[in-house]
Amino acid sequence: MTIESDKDITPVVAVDTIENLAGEFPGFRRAHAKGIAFDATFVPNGELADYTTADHLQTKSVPAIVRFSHSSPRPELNEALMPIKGMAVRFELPGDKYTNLTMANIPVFITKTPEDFIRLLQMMSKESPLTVMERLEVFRKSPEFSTVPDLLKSLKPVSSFAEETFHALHTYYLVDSHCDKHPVRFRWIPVDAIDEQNDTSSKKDLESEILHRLQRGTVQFRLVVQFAEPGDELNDSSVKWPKERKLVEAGILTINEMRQDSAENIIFDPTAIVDGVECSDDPVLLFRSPAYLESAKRRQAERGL
Ligand code: HEM
Repeated sequence: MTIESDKDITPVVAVDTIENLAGEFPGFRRAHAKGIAFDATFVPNGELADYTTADHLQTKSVPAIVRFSHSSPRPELNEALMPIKGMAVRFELPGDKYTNLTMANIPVFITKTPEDFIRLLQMMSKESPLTVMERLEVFRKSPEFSTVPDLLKSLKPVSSFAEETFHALHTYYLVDSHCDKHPVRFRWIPVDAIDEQNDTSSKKDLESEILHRLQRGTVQFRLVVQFAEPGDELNDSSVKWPKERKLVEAGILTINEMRQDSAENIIFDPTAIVDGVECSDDPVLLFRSPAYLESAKRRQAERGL
């Protein structure tokens, strides 16, 4: 299956493409199928209060739901072969409101547009007529896939969800009380990441590893916000901003109890925002929302929900 034109690549086609590539696993998310969820608490430190009116970025602590995941669409997987991991966080706000940050442990996204990403998946499908050498040649020659080789090279085995830095990748705008907008990118940085007593070789998977860690101590992440400067790319999450950009720590997330429901019914749509935050026009960000809804529609119907 190869689709030439951007307009043919809809969120439904995106989910079909993933199923075609990885197989169908009824009832599971079409990506990041395997994961573990926790209740959590986010304590903002007020450092962003001048930049945004958003409730969860003031000074009052808010409950949160966190789901760590492996990026594969296959619920049974060899974790070591899949070093891209996810961390999805829902901040639960007064009045049944919520907002999500749905991040991965990669510093940039693979492509600039969702259409290129789906074409890349199609190229990797067993139905693709291209040989391995021809695929490598396409990567080498196509500017739209120029990020891929470096990204693949940068991937390292993951020994704990609690030791990874996760990036939202897309730009969001913080909106202050004067309605001025500040373009930023969010990331979670682990607190006290390296646990020297932790013998990961004896844990069979990252889920047991994080549960074991929680029995012995705390697992926390700092929410860190990077501010753009004029000229920085705001709608292309395949491009990093210079590391000199201002970073502000916005608060600490503490992981609490494991959730028995595994957050199965939750859709961590990254465009779910609240007053004080706006989405950028990054086409990947905007495409994710209907793609996640399509995946959720399928998995919820299969679960009889
Ligand atoms: C065009 C690009 C993308 C497509 C088509 C896509 C597709 C999907 C789909 C279909 C799901 C399952 C949703 C559900 O059933 O609830 C999912 C989950 C997820 N994606 Fe993406 N995704 C894209 C980009 C990204 C990016 C850029 C990130 C990280 C910044 C990301 C991180 C995640 C995470 C962490 C989950 C699991 C969320 C959870 O725990 O429920 N994805 N993605």
